[in-house]
Amino acid sequence: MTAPTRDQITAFPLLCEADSPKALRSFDEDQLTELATEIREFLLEKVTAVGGHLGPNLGMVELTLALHRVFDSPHDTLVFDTGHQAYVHKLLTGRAADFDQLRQGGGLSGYPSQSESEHDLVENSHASTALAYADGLAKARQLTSEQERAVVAVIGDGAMTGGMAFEALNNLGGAQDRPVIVVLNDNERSYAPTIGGLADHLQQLRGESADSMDWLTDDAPGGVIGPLPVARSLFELLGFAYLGPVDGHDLPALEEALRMARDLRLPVVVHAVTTKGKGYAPAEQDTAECMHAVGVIDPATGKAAKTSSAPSWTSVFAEELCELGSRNEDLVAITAAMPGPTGLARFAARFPDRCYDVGIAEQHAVTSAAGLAMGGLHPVVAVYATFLGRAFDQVLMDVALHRLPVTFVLDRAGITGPDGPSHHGMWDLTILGAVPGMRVAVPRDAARLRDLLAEAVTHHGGPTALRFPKATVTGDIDALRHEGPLDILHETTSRDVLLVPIGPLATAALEAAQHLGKLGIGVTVADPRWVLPVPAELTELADHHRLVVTIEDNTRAGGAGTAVTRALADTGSTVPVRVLGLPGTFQPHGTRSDLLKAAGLTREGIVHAALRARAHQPHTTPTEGSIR
Ligand SMILES: Cc1ncc(C[n+]2csc(CCOP(=O)(O)OP(=O)(O)O)c2C)c(N)n1
Ligand SMILES: CC(=O)[C@@H](O)[C@H](O)COP(=O)(O)O
Ligand SMILES: [Mg+2]
Repeated sequence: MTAPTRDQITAFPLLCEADSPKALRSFDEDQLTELATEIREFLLEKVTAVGGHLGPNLGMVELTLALHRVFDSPHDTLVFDTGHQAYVHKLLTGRAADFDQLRQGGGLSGYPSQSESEHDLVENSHASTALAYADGLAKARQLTSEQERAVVAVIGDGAMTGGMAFEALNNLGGAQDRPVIVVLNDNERSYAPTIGGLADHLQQLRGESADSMDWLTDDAPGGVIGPLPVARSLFELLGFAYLGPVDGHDLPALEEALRMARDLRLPVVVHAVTTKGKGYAPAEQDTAECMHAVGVIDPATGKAAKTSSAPSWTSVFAEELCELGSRNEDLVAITAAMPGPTGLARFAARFPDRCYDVGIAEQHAVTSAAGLAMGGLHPVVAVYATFLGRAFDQVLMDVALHRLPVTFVLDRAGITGPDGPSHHGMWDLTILGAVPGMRVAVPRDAARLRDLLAEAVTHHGGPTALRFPKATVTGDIDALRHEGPLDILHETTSRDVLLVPIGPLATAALEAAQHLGKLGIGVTVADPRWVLPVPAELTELADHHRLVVTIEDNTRAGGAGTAVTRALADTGSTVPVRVLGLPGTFQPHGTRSDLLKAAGLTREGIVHAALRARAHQPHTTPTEGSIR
């Protein structure tokens, strides 16, 4: 990352000055008010230009200013939950000049990043973890006699609905000897408005006029100003002091509450009430998601700068699920706080009684789905592929062990791109391949998505799963013929190489087949559609070729290619298999196409791998030929 020069941000003079928490602490109230304005203008300019989490960060301006003025990062530790709302934190820790490269390959991460700053700790963008990290940190501070270093966990009201948050609250509450400061950023939303009992409780608490500090008393023990002695919140009942509700855009009030929280030396929850998208009307008025995550948009209107003519995989899924819902009354759907991004919002609008938002609670979503299936329904659990990992035990033991007809629809499967390592959905084929009775389909195009989804939701013998990427669909690729469940997409008389693309990588495989054909190499391209368990017809077909190359947008570690290799070996076949997939390492943020190219999951990569594998085979004349 080449550090852009400071003159790129001279339009924001105070932001230039506020390039460290120490510098920030010298600002007076007027400067801070002006700085907050500059930060919002800066976020609007930069995030609308490259895309990112605009709404969450516009809501975090004053709260982050207060955090860095009251606490001394990195001596004190600020742990951001989910991490998507840490842009202001990055601005105040010297990274403003890097925002032109936000979420670009080699540029600024959209989440905290230890390699970027000593002020950053948690890089995982999976929600509901901050309180657990804080619990561990507080225990470490206690054992290493560093308890003067405050541990502050910043968590959204959405993330607070996750099971891990409650597990941590149970450990933190009452832990007087290792106090953690929990700052709850309550903007009443995940993407959509938060749901359930906690949301209702927070609404009651917010009702106690967040714009005043009448929750303070001056006759607290020790005669100091402190929180009311009477429990008003769930948090107090769990052993926390509760300070709030505080107006999350009133900087002096926030600083007073955070200083009190710091000086209490008790487990404490500071309940800040904020507005998602604060200060930018198109975000504040975006009733669906408050511009939670935007692409490149026109800041003047909030409208997308460019739209694609081709539909996204998500929209194809959303439309087909509605069709299937009208034909299958047993079909119900579950989302973990992401009705919009997963495409379920359309199903919910059509069948409001058959779609459930359970909050950011994938584990609960899966076992609740098991309950729905035990009740005679066929649930579709729609989550991003990466978040399924959170619910692996529930998939294995609550669904598969009982052979329940639950269908998992995994969006953002494979390389997602700008969200980086904890968002690439690159482990689902690996974990699902280990689940007894699980059937996994990977559609190559929109037509196959529709067909396979219909097959999945009418399969009642056990769990099924479909996965597709964060992308627009390409044109449909019809089969030349079928061989049992296999779609044969390309074949020649000589069977030198069998290419087995998983899902949308069929396009690159067909391009590679054309190129290899020009080099005189006979290629078959077979799409298994249902990739796990490996169909017997695939191993049979493979055994009639001299080389098999599998191609998947999943980690090579235990994915579909490994399953094919094992299935072939189990038949006694000695046909060599070359498994192409993502490396067994965390992949950085960048564009999906760049990252797939780097992993060799392109025409060129497939041709190169096939030629290299053939070159090592006996009785094969090495084939010359450049990859044009
Ligand atoms: C385990 C998990 N599930 C889903 C998501 C997707 N996700 C990212 S942010 C978000 C909403 C977060 O709401 P909240 O914590 O209230 O933060 P806000 O954006 O409102 O500031 C969701 C569901 C995630 N990051 N992790
Ligand atoms: C922080 C988080 O997990 C989500 O906001 C995610 O960044 C959204 O990803 P998409 O933009 O692919 O929907
Ligand atoms: Mg929220």
